[in-house]
Amino acid sequence: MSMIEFHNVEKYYGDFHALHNINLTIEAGETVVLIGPSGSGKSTLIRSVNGLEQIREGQLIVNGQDLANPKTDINRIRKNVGMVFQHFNLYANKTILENIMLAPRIVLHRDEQENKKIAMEMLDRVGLADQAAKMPAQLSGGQKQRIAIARSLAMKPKCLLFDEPTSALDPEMVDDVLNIMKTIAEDSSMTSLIVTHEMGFAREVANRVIFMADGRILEDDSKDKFFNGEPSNERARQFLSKILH
Ligand SMILES: Nc1ncnc2c1ncn2[C@@H]1O[C@H](COP(=O)(O)OP(=O)(O)OP(=O)(O)O)[C@@H](O)[C@H]1O
Repeated sequence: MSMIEFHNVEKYYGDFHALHNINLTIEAGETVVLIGPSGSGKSTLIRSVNGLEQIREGQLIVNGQDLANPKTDINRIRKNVGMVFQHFNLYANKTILENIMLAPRIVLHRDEQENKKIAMEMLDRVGLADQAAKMPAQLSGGQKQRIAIARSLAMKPKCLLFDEPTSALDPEMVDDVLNIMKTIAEDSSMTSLIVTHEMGFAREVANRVIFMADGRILEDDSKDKFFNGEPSNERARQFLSKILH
């Protein structure tokens, strides 16, 4: 079973046609980077995968369930599909450890001792185990984003969605977050779908690169074909020549 399948998906915001006939299959373990100009529909596409945007035309099958079907239980999907946003949304009045333990406790009813153990493992994985007792306000933006990643990982998802996770960070914080994302991408049991403007990262880490413009997928290539070969689509070639200079 594929992790994510879009079949002829259309998305409208009122009269505005945001996604046009999206067909896309992502297998478990893949790391797929989504790029394209501003307003091309990247966020809309990625947010639809965990039901933050509703799809009512076509089929969108995530972890075996069709999100275009209103009867599908979105909470079951979200247990397996985590999301990391541009803004980290940590609870300001809870410690870092509590922030990470909250969702597994409430959603998964994970045993408290086990929950703490896993939370500490995830904090260790993002290099911030020594910050467990601190409050979010005591951390830098880059550290907060690493905590947000640890929080998503603590749910032990099959798939992680990243929507421009580094674009709100000070430049000197970006690499730390990208390095964590790289270790996640290397984990073959995890599927990652990443919207980013960090082309160096895409070039190094992606299995596949998808280029979107005007709500359409115009190119879906292996990383090597996209960056080293010639994308077949003219707009993708233009985009590439702009960003690589
Ligand atoms: N809630 C909404 N209501 C109406 N239009 C929307 C809504 N969200 C997005 N759009 C429009 O849909 C189009 C695609 O937006 P989206 O945020 O998916 O693009 P994007 O490729 O992620 O852009 P960026 O790189 O700037 O984040 C844009 O024209 C945007 O204005």
